[in-house]
Amino acid sequence: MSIVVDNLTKVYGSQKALDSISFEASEGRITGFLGPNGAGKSTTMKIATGFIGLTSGSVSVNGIDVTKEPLQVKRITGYLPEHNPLYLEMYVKEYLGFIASSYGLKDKKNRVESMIEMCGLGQEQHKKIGALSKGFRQRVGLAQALIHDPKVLILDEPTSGLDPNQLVEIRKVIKEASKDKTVILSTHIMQEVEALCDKVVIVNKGKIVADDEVGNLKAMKSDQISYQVEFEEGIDQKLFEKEGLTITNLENFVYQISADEDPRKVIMKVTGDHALPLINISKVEQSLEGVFQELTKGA
Ligand SMILES: Nc1ncnc2c1ncn2[C@@H]1O[C@H](COP(=O)(O)OP(=O)(O)OP(=O)(O)O)[C@@H](O)[C@H]1O
Repeated sequence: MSIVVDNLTKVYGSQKALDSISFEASEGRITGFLGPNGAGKSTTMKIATGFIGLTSGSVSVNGIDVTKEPLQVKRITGYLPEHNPLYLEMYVKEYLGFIASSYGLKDKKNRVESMIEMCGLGQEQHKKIGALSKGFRQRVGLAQALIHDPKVLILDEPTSGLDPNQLVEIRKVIKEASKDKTVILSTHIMQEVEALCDKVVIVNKGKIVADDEVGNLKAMKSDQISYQVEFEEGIDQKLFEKEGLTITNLENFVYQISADEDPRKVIMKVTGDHALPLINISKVEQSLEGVFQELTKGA
C-alpha cells in the first residue's frame, strides 16, 4: 500500500502552485519531501490529506482516490499540518481524548495513554496546551496524528522551530512511530533527511526535480572534482589559477581546489615547484545540501 501522486496540478487563482507532479511513497518507508519556500510541499500534503481540492491529476492513498473519498482517506491518515492547530485552552489529555472520540475509537482510554507514553507527554499531560513549549506542542500534534493508528502519516515540517535537543527527541518519536506506515515528511533540513528518510522527492517551483534514494542523490556526480588543501601558511592562489584550477580560500590557510578532472597531480606539481608547505589534502565529498542547492538553483 502506498501514496500515489499522478500528474497532480494545483492552480490558485492565476498561480500554478503544482505543475503536473508525480511520485510514490511506499509502506514501511519515510519519504522526505524537500523544496525551497513556496515550492508546493504544503499544497501537495493538503491535497493528499483531503483538506483542499486539486485542479487536475489524482492522488490515491492506499488505493483510495482522495477526491472521490476524502473521508475514507482521512480515516486512515494521520496529518500534522505545518501550522499545528491546537486548542490552547484544552488540557493535553482532554484534547487527545477529544480527538480519539472524533475517530470513534473504542479503546479511547488506552490509546490516549499509549500516545502520551509514546510521545513523551507524561509530565505535561495535565497542563493546558497553551502552557506548553513549542517542542511539546509538536509532540501533542504528533500524538493527535497517531492516535487512530493510521496506516499513512503526513508530517509537514514536524521539527521546524525546535531547539537541537527537542529536534533529536521528536525525530526519535517519528522514527519509532513510522514503522509499518507509509510516511511523507516535509522539511528544509538536510540532516533530517539523512537521519530519517529512506528516499527523497525534491520539488522546485511546483515541479519534481529529483526522486531517488538518499544514498543515490548524495552520490550524484558533481561537474567538478574538489579537494580541500591545507598549508602551513597563506599561499599565492594565482599559482594554481595559472594552471587552470579553481581555488577558493575556505578559512585561514585552508583552500578548496577544483577542476573538471582530478586536480591532484597539478596540485602536487605546483606545491613541489614552489616548495609550498602542504599539511593536508582530502577529497570534498558531495553533500546532500550541495545536491539540493544544485537542483533548486534559481529558486
Ligand atoms: N491559499 C492559497 N492561495 C493562493 N496561493 C497560495 C495558497 N496557498 C499556497 N499558495 C501559493 O502556492 C505556492 C506553494 O505554496 P506551498 O505553501 O505549498 O509551498 P511550500 O513548499 O510548502 O513552502 P514553505 O516551505 O514556505 O512552507 C506558493 O507560491 C504560495 O504562495
